[in-house]
Amino acid sequence: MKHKILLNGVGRIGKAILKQLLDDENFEVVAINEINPYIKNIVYSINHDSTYGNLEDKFKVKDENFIKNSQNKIQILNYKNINEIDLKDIDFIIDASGVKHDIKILEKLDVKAIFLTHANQNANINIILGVNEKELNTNIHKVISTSSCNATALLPALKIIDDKKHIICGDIAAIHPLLNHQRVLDGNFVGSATRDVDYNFEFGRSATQNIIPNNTTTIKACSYVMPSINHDLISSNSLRVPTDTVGAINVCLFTQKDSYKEEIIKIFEEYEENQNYPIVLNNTEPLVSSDFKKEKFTTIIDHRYTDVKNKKMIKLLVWYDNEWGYASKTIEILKYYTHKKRAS
Ligand SMILES: NC(=O)c1ccc[n+]([C@@H]2O[C@H](COP(=O)([O-])OP(=O)(O)OC[C@H]3O[C@@H](n4cnc5c(N)ncnc54)[C@H](O)[C@@H]3O)[C@@H](O)[C@H]2O)c1
Repeated sequence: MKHKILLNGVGRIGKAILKQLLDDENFEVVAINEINPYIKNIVYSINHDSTYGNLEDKFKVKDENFIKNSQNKIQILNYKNINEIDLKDIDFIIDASGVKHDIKILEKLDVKAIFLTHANQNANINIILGVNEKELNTNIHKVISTSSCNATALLPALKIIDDKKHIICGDIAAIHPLLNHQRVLDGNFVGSATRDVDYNFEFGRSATQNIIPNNTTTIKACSYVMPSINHDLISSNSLRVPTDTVGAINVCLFTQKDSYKEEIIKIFEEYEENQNYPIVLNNTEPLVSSDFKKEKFTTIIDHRYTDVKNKKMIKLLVWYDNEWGYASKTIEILKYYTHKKRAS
């Protein structure tokens, strides 16, 4: 029997998760809850995607509230609040709506676990593979955040360096593709529960015409997973750029111990050879952002730019697909949960 999943929100991340689970042996999305009330539009946006292309096995609307292709039948629900949904046949919820839920309400839902696709300090645990997955306790952790795309890409690299060299301080700049909450052309600022109003003014500016500087919650998200990596240690900003997917993070770290460029490259090469999950990928080819589209490795270290100055300053460039790659990590964490539950 496959584990049954309710997907809450089928936007950019929800669709990437859905598509990666369509032919999974152990998990099936049996229901989607969306505030979009137009089932035909939901089907259309699953079938056709400007970033990842058309779905081969297309869905059609079936029996009013269901969508169906040759292998999958999914119920479409239209509730504003997740706690109004009848969950009797659901094992897990993946929440990709971006809604800031009351965690106490989520804890009471009649499912085994709820996975949030955003960093959340109030979740029972925030998990990034390669950093803290061993801390997952399936007996006590029910509301599980799979952190943010940037933190998922960055923190494994920071941990690798910190374990060997001890980070004293540093700075990161996240070069991030545009997102659905931005404006196509200049308009009113876009509200956000996580950013001060002043910082949102820039998000009212045209996403296609600008490089938009902004605060980033990347380091805060890292601190929920690994408290020693925080804003006292590392400064940060983001630059939103007019590309569809694939981000890059420019990283500069000062360390207690001395390093050499070749040594840093070797540390990452050894990690890639010995890892349990697709996390670190080392690149030396002359690639550009779109070459990393659909890549499941989410900490891609571009050694064309790896460098060490005065033995104390390490520079890294990290690539990641913020949609497909991140979504694949949410699924890996869900799978890790079920393996751990079975073993306990
Ligand atoms: N896009 C990225 O690069 C990225 C990467 C990692 C994590 N995230 C996080 O994933 C979440 C979703 O981001 P996204 O980019 O997919 O956004 P999106 O706007 O593309 O999708 C959100 C979807 O949720 C639906 N929705 C909104 N409120 C809802 C509700 N109350 N109930 C059910 N559905 C609802 C919307 O209609 C929309 O289809 C956010 O928390 C975001 O921070 C996004």
